[in-house]
Amino acid sequence: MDNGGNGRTVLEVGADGVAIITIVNPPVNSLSFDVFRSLKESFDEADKREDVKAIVVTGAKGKFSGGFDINAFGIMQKGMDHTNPGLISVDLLTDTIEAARKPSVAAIDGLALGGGLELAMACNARISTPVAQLGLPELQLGVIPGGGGTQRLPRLVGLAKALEMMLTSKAIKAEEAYSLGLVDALVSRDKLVSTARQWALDIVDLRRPWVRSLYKTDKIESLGEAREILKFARTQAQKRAPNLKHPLVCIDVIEDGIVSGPRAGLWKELEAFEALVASDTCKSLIHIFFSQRGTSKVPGVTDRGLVPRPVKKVAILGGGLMGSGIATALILSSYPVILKEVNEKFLEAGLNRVKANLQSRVKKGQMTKEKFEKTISLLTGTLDYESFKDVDMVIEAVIENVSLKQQIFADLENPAHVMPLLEIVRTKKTSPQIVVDLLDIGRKIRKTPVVVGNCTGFAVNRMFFPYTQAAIFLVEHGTDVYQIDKAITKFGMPMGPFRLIDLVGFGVGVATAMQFIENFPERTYKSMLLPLMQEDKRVGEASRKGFYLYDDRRRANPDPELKNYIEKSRSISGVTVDPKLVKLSEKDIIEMIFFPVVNEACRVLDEGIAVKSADLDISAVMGMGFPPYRGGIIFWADSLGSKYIYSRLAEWSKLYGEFFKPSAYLAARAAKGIPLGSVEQTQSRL
Ligand SMILES: C[C@H](O)CC(=O)SCCNC(=O)CCNC(=O)[C@H](O)C(C)(C)COP(=O)(O)OP(=O)(O)OC[C@H]1O[C@@H](n2cnc3c(N)ncnc32)[C@H](O)[C@@H]1OP(=O)(O)O
Repeated sequence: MDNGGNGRTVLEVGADGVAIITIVNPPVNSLSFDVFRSLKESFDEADKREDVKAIVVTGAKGKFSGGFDINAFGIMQKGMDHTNPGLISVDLLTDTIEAARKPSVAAIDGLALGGGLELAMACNARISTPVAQLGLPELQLGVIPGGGGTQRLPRLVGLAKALEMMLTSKAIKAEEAYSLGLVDALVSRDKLVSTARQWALDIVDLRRPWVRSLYKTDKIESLGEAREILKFARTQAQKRAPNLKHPLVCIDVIEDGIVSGPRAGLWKELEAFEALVASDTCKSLIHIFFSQRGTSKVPGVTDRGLVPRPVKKVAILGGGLMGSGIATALILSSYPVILKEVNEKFLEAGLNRVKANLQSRVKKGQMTKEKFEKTISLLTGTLDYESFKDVDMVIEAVIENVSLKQQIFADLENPAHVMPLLEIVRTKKTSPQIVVDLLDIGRKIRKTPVVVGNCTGFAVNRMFFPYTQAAIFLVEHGTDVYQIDKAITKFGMPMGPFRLIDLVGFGVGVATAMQFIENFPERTYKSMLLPLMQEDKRVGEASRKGFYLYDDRRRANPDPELKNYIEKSRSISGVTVDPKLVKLSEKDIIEMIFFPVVNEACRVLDEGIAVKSADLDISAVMGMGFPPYRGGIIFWADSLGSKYIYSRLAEWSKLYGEFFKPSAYLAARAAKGIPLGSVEQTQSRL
């Protein structure tokens, strides 16, 4: 679908006078420019034909539509297709479909997302199967709905719910859609099209109302009330994502429609949509969308036609934090799991951990009691290997270095079942079949799997290590801890490096540092800051003291005593304050912290640890919390240019040493002036 083309609609007219228009564009019936053209032709034909009284729109193979073809964004950005989107929103959806002389009904199964739901809302009624998902997730792609969604959804479900759906990008189930009035009837899959046909004929015969959603007014609040709701939404949007403009644009466009009328709102929406498609945020988020799906495409592995072997039962050795987290993730995805421990005490503790993980979901209202019972019944404990006979996979999660791991796990509040990323580490000896099997399991337990090679820290921690190192380097040379955290948070990270060290605990920080010092001594910045603080039992949030002081509600407050540790650490390292680094701009802080990360990511690519740069973008977003709207670490670096990054690192390495030394990969790319993520791909050496 690279050209954004393909796809069509099929028109069939039944003896009852109902024309069925089916969208055919596998796998999700996305709305490419070709589909829109064909939809227009089908509607025009149905409108003209005397034997057609009413129209039903549906999607092939159990999916209504996954929305506008996301490939077409790239085409619009490059100006390769000159189809005016206004022709789609106004001419097609509004003036052809909604205003037609013959009524239309959407028959929805599977999903109606983005442009798919917008098309359904332009029809005069919607019939759905109970399992279908309906939503307007455009904001997660950096745009706003561009097919009338900002105008029709509030008019169908009320402003507050419409705002929630758009601003969170979350789809709702058809059952909720029905209770909101977005869907007019729920029927089983086998009755879907027949019910929609009858509904359409009932509209013709005036037995059902002929609703044009764009002009509905009963669900829209009064202007005063609407303004209050919009004001609250603006504050929330700004709080949630201060760097993003498009959620605010979405709210403005909705307001325009309420104040100046829906038709004016439609044109505003279009204008804003076209501007946002060209934005860096949209380009970055679309890169993330495709990169995330691309992680499970591994050259030489997933292109061999291998089929994942079925895994019906899994055994886990070790019920510690990692083992129990993995067990939780697996039973949550309906895999029966056997948890093995070495004695009764550890086994009980392991089983209880899994229970507690699930119970916390019940407490938060994310899981019913019945579901809890059903899920926990998939878990059994054992002390021997007897029951391993019929398992298809064994996962080893045994604690080797007990004291170290206990320390790490005591500090680390990141259990496996909540982490979204799964690194699949392969060696030369790992068969492609195993990788295919694991990719399948990863997908089934709803993780994003990334296939990487074996090295210290694998991909995520290896890339991430210089992040905290650079931060500690800056602090020892005079930059303020809290200024660094502020700049990095403003950049879009969920927290700054020092707040993060506090969260994961100094035990993890120091243990990881030792690994890196051992493996990459030439480029590890050595500092006594963490060990000194550790000596005084300041080990992060768990001890209520680290780089911050924590109150009863776990709020972090700056600590005036911190400077004593920094000074002591400086004197041990023989480092003096550098006046240039005391007053760094936010831009400089960001670059001095992230360019070493980019540099390490280049090494990871060069060594073939990751097979493509997009995998590192996803690893950074899902493993490090790098802001997705910046497209991931390499995508962001390329927006600044390899030459620029090289020149800055080269300058700092002259002043401050090897830690900043540009890698060979970066140097080569900068010399040729080519992007770090360009297709001139490093061959995996595995
Ligand atoms: C004008 C309008 O207002 C603008 C819009 O409509 S913007 C588009 C709004 N729609 C969306 O954001 C939906 C995006 N898609 C999704 O959320 C999910 O893909 C989905 C829920 C539809 C399906 O999820 P799932 O079953 O897990 O399959 P998933 O792997 O994600 O997708 C299957 C394939 O369809 C592709 N795909 C999914 N939605 C697509 C879309 N809207 N356009 C183009 N391709 C799409 C994926 O890239 C993937 O391709 P691949 O097999 O080559 O990797």
